[in-house]
Amino acid sequence: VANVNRHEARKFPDGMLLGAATASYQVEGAWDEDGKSENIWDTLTHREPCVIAECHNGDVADNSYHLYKRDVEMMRELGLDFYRFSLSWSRILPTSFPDKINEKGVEYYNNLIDEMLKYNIQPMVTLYHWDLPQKLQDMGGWANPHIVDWFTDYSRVAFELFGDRVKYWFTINEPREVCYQGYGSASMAPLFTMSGYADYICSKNLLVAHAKVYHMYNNEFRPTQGGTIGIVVSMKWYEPVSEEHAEAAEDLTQFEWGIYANPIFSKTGDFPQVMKEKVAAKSKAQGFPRSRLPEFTPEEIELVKGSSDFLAINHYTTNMVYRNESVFGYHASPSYYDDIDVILYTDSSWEGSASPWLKVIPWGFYKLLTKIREDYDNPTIFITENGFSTRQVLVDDDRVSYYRQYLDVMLDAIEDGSDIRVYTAWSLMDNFEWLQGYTQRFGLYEVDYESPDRTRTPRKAAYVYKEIIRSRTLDFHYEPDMTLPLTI
Ligand SMILES: O=S(=O)(O)CCCN1CCN(CCO[C@@H]2O[C@H](CO)[C@@H](O)[C@H](O)[C@H]2O)CC1
Repeated sequence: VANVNRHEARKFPDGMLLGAATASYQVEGAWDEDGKSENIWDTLTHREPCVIAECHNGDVADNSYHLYKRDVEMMRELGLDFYRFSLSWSRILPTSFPDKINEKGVEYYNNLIDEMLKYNIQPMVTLYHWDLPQKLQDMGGWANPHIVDWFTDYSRVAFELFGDRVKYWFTINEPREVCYQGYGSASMAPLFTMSGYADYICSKNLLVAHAKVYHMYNNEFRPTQGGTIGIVVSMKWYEPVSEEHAEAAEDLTQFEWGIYANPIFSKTGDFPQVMKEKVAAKSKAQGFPRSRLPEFTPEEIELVKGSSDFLAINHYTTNMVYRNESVFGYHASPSYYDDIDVILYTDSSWEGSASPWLKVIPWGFYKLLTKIREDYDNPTIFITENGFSTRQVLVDDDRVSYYRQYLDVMLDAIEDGSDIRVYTAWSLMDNFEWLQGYTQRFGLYEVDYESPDRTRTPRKAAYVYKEIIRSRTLDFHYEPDMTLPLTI
């Protein structure tokens, strides 16, 4: 496990790709320029501006729509192998449907991709990173089964437009955040509180939509474009407070990310058995005529099973867990957490960050990677997000320490046999951190939101990550000279 006083430097495996990530609504700005139509974050931040910290919004954000050349210059300063970014559905398809393609919006992504390829930086593209066209949400969004066709039609346009140059595709970023936080716990747009049914309906529709796109790519585009495609699942590690609560931790794990990993990566497919049993039992006891968790048809189970070339994981942190059946009413009923009968928390002694949910627990990352290797027969893994939040600061020793500790245990897992091919730092630069606005900074580069130029300035972590990429070595004692500019 991470040894912050480690003396010898550690080598990364040959061929491992090291990069950084952002997402469209969080960095692009130009929310209504050149024909882009509204998405659910435009709507939320304009209708309820101060539901976001300090009433921030993504109208301008990092202005990457206009500053993409500076963004690519930063990728070159870091020496990135790749850059992971997402497409704005409503920028490319202003009606939400492929009847009208917005050429100016397409031009932005072509310019970004071409500028990256000029310097041999691989584009890794997420089709959906939470910015659903508002019109589709008005028709029910991810709770409407027609989303399967809507997402498939949009994805086909993206493959046609960019698939000649983009060889790494992610269908959907973090199904849990889309479904549970968006439709259940009101902590993401569209901010619904229908936990225990809308989040479950969203989960089923999202998995079928993802699988349809996977098979479309596999059948219609991979033969000529030769790329790879998969899903991005956010995964925390859940540590039982004691051995007697191990089952509680396993239940929570299955509800939190087994719900998405099991249908795709397990031999049986389908939702995890424990989820099906617990939700059905609770639904019956509550007087529902059928389980609140929708069922896959046998055909859907087969469609979703195996529908990913790799398992892309976003990991940040760990929670402690214990069983709580005794505490009646702790959770609203019916609800997702009431279905699981657990309580989770973070230990107050744990080192924190600028985000209340993000504690520094590298051993949790190691345990997660080990469980994935054992439970899913050692799948190919891409780490598509890992990072740390601070306030506005340039000498970010805590972020440097986080990265070194998490990379250290990732190398331990690789030495134990995990097949991890890609590592991605979240984020290239500070950006719109959803309901927290710009108050929580995840960037290797700081962004100055007071400046109309949205000046980007490298933090200490940028210097350290650059050296890791240059040397392909993890050296806990490297100290950069920040008086020197970070040059290409
Ligand atoms: O404290 S609370 O629990 O009341 C609010 C929780 C807010 N969640 C925490 C988990 N995060 C998952 C990772 O979310 C990912 O990581 C990044 C950092 O969050 C985001 O910027 C990326 O867009 C997202 O892919 C999404 C936001």
